[in-house]
Amino acid sequence: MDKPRIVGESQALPKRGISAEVCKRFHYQVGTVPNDYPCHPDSTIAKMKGKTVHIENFYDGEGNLVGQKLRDKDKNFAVIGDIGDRLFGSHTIKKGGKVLMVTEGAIDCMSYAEVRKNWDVVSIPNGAAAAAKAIKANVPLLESFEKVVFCFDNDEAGQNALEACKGILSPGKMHIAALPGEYKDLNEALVAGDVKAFIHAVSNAESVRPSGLVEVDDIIEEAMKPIEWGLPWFLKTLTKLTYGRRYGEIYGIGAPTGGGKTDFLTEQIAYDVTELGLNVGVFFLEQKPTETVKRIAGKLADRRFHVPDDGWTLDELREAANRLRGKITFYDSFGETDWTEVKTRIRHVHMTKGTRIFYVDHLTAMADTADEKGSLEQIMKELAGLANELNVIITFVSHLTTPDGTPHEEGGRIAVRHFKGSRSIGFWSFYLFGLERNQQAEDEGERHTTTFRILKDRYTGQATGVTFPMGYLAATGRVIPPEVMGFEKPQKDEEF
Ligand SMILES: Nc1ncnc2c1ncn2[C@@H]1O[C@H](COP(=O)(O)OP(=O)(O)OP(=O)(O)O)[C@@H](O)[C@H]1O
Repeated sequence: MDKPRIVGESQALPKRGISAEVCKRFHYQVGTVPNDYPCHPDSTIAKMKGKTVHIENFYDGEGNLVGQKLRDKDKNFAVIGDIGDRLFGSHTIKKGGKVLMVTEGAIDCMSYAEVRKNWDVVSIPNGAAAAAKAIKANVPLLESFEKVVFCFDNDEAGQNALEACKGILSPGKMHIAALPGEYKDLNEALVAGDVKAFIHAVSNAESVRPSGLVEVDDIIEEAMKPIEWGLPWFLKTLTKLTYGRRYGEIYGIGAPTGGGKTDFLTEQIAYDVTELGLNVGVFFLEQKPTETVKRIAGKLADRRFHVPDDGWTLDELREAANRLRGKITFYDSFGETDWTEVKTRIRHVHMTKGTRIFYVDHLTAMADTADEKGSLEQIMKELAGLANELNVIITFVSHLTTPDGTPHEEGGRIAVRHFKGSRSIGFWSFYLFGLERNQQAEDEGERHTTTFRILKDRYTGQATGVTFPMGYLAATGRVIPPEVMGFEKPQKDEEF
């Protein structure tokens, strides 16, 4: 210590219920700061001159006094020498013991020692806010004990400090002793004479497990609840196969150009808004909102409002579009295809309108052409993270790479590996669907019939590989669902 130490004496602290014997063991003293103590006139210690102070003494590994912490009755604190992250009471313990108790302050530390005379106990030196720092600085000492029991204050600061200390010591080492709610700290329990509560808390201290781990006990009641079906798709067959759509998940659809991806989303949007009454966010990066709203309205009226001379009237369009009011938020991207911009807006629409269903068409447009694979990996990771964080459903469209063999535009079979950025799309998506159709077929029926292929089913796995037909009525621009086409049982293609 470069400054002269304050000389004090260990004496009983009757109001705190702590004996002179314990104070002596911990070198906790009461003394007076001399009037001629050399210090800066503005320092806290200068204000303590001539006053009685409580003194906590801190020692190095060799037992040399290296610092003192002073406290006056107005709760002013001053430090002499170097306390650093040394633990109060460390001179009373030896490495390698069985159980070490760690408290938030010197008084609680001595309160514990008062009840458990010869047990090992120390206190962090600088209060709750600096708890984790002190624990980190003393890892070798703490790790040498079989078990380290933390008993911090029953208040927000104490509980936050415990959280901050989790994960510093090796798994299973840290235990937390919880005092009954009526006591703020160990000393209150001691003063109340509640030794039972005290001992109970310490002997029932629970081992801390890293966050994210759960036991069957924690989840058994939740697991007993009946499984809820997710939100339906507009196709009953697809709902049956997938058990619906669940919040927090992302779904991908791949098809060649002109393959009907946008049309599929449009059918689903119309269904979400009118049948389910949900708000949706529509992020079509290559279609103007005025065009998209006409197409969605068309699904409500069985009209192709986007085709100029198709026999529809303005009143029909207005009537259908009116049904969409207040329910859809479009992103008019003006050619902007930056994922960060899209992400910010999805978050905004969710926060401001409570929207939980989003459609993004298409993912590939947001990829960086200089590093398509790398940027798609990042986008997919963030897309899945966003859906999980906001607990929303995001359905996106992806373009495909050119396959070997039959082109996709001519009905070539789609595989997960054909998705641009397939590795990350396959990894993060809960469902992946492929729309296969021979757009060049001579027969109109064939030209309009899509094979809907479930490429990935993460929920049960049982729908992976299932296909069903999906028709299209050119006169109305509407999808003909498989069940309407007389299709009953989904087929599983075993050959692929
Ligand atoms: N099964 C079908 N048969 C015939 N035409 C269809 C079928 N499905 C959609 N269409 C029509 O084909 C056109 C292209 O469809 P859509 O825009 O949905 O394709 P896409 O896969 O999104 O294409 P792109 O990748 O070029 O955006 C639309 O006018 C749509 O109405």
